[in-house]
Amino acid sequence: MTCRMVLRAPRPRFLRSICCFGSWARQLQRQSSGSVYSSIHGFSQEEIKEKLQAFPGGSIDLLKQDSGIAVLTINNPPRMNAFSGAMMVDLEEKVTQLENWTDGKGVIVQGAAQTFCSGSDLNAVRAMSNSQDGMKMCMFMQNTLTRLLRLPLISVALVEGNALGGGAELTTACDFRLMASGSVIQFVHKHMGLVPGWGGAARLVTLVGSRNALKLLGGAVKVDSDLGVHIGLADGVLKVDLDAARAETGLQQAESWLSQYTKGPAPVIKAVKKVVLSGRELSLSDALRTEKDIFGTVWGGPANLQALASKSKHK
Ligand SMILES: CCC(=O)SCCNC(=O)CCNC(=O)[C@H](O)C(C)(C)COP(=O)(O)OP(=O)(O)OC[C@H]1O[C@@H](n2cnc3c(N)ncnc32)[C@H](O)[C@@H]1OP(=O)(O)O
Repeated sequence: MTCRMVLRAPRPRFLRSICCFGSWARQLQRQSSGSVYSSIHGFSQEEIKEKLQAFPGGSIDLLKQDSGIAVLTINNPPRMNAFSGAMMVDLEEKVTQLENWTDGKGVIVQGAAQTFCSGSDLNAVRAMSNSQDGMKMCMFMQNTLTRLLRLPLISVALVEGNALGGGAELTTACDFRLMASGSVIQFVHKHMGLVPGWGGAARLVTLVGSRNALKLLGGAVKVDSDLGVHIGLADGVLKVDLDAARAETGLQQAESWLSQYTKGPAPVIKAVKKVVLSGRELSLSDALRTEKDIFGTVWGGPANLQALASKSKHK
């Protein structure tokens, strides 16, 4: 009886807003750090991890630097940095470490030995060609790459050499792509009788629009740095300096490019990424409420108070 009366009574305004807050905060939490698939989708992360570990080779190396910029290296040069099963598991673990990196501001994803990544290891693909395992691998990689894109860090894919198949999909799980001249991003899936399954098609549409995405996937087009910049897939082209003594490596160039956007304290840079992420992923109303909430984490914070005290001018 009491319960019914409570349910019928109009909720005070502040309670209504707390309830709304709860629902959109949960939505953001699900969308900003959570995975796409969980047990409610019949997905067991541990089960597929065990299967993937049966395909060894290569590694994913993470270097966290004092600058707040980490370098994540796809490392399997004998197979042009193709993803073995163990590397897929390794990537998920490194993404977890990045999610928990309090002082982090940015991350560069690169391939070892001057090439990016040739997709999934075809030996593992052949051995896992039953459709159930293929689906589970696809869900696992969608989860990991979605979490990579949703990191509270500004991310850049440094593309040297080839980014093929799943490697092309990986580039779209970063906020930005920088391409070396001579490098290629190619969604070769059609030639393999496939479509992207690691979330690459959905992200590609967001990046270049559905018409360009249809051309790139339907034609398995080789996207070089010029085309990449033209259609908005690439955000910059790395310089080639023929004077080897003066030349900066691709990684050095990517670090200095990224550092334009990561200057300042980590909580502020993380907040910048989070407001953009909510604008990208949530409905306008939810994004606005989330923005207010994130604003509240920096308003009156150390960086804000210091800027106010120094009466900074923005000339
Ligand atoms: C998610 C869906 C997917 O990702 S499906 C996979 C899509 N990727 C591919 O089909 C890439 C196939 N590979 C290629 O086109 C060429 O190997 C590329 C990357 C262009 C490099 O050519 P090239 O410079 O001539 O080197 P290569 O062919 O001799 O390769 C060197 C060794 O690397 C290997 N490799 C290459 N890619 C993979 C791969 N995805 N899986 C497993 N192994 C791969 C090659 O087999 C070759 O090995 P080996 O020296 O012959 O033992």
